[in-house]
Amino acid sequence: MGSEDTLKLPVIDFTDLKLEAKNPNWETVKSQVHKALVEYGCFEAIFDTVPLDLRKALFGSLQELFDLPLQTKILNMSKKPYHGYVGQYPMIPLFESMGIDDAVVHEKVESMTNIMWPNGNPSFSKTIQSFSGQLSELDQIVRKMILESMGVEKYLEEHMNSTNYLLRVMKYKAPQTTDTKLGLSTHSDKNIVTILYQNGVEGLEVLTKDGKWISYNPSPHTFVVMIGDSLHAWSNGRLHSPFHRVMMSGNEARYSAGLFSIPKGGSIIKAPEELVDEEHPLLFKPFDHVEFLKYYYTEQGQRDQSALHTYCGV
Ligand SMILES: O=C(O)CCC(=O)C(=O)O
Ligand SMILES: [Fe+2]
Repeated sequence: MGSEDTLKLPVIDFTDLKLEAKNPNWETVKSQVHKALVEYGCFEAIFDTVPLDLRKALFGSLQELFDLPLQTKILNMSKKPYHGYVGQYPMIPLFESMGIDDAVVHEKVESMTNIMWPNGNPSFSKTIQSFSGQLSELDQIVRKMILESMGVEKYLEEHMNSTNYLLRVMKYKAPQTTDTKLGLSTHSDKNIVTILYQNGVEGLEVLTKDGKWISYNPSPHTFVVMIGDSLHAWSNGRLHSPFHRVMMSGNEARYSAGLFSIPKGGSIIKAPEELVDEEHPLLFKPFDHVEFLKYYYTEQGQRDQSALHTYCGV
């Protein structure tokens, strides 16, 4: 399973697409999205609604955040596993990450900011909240297209209302070597949809269904959109949730941010009946996302090839 430089993720252009306004390109883009997610579970999105100066400001804010002393950063805590500060792991020593729950909600971002900077940091909270808010439109466009293309748009409101947004921000230290070092181990995301954005340092790799690694070549103009295990289960296996990892080399730190749409605590992931029939038998028993996450972070869950299959596979 070597890296294949010639392989590329599909690129899909969302320019001028809005959630509410009709656009003649909607149907074309929708079929591109569906095809990419069935085949790769992932694509690159050109989405210029998020202005370039806000994208640049994001990396300034991330640097400021990760430059804080460790004793401050570990104050970023959450009741949910993997929502707060993560770092200093011997297996992935380059990696550090923090989370902002409900990153589109002003008070939530403010309260996280005030824990990091007790005297406040208005430009940090403004950047985080605007970035998350503007990017959440892409999440909603993609999810609307997904439900429409599977013919289950009648569940759209329920589906949207059952999730909230976590912004996770990541720093990968430069390994200062020419050979490649593991930044983040191979995994599939456990949520609904993830949208990643990163500075110019490459490292993200996505595994194809036939076992080839695709290296994502970062661009300030594109976001990476990826399906998580919960949407894989909800779509009764129609949409792929790809394994991916981060490999680091060179002398520059990599900063990235992921907007994760996540099922709310207590909400049950269950494939709609329209997606289950003789040809497509139910693949996963209905499950509570938070309980699944708790299982995933047990020793056994971490060892599983697919925690989703072990936890609730039929
Ligand atoms: O940093 C990245 O590009 C990927 C991060 C990631 O896969 C994750 O946080 O789940
Ligand atoms: Fe991931």
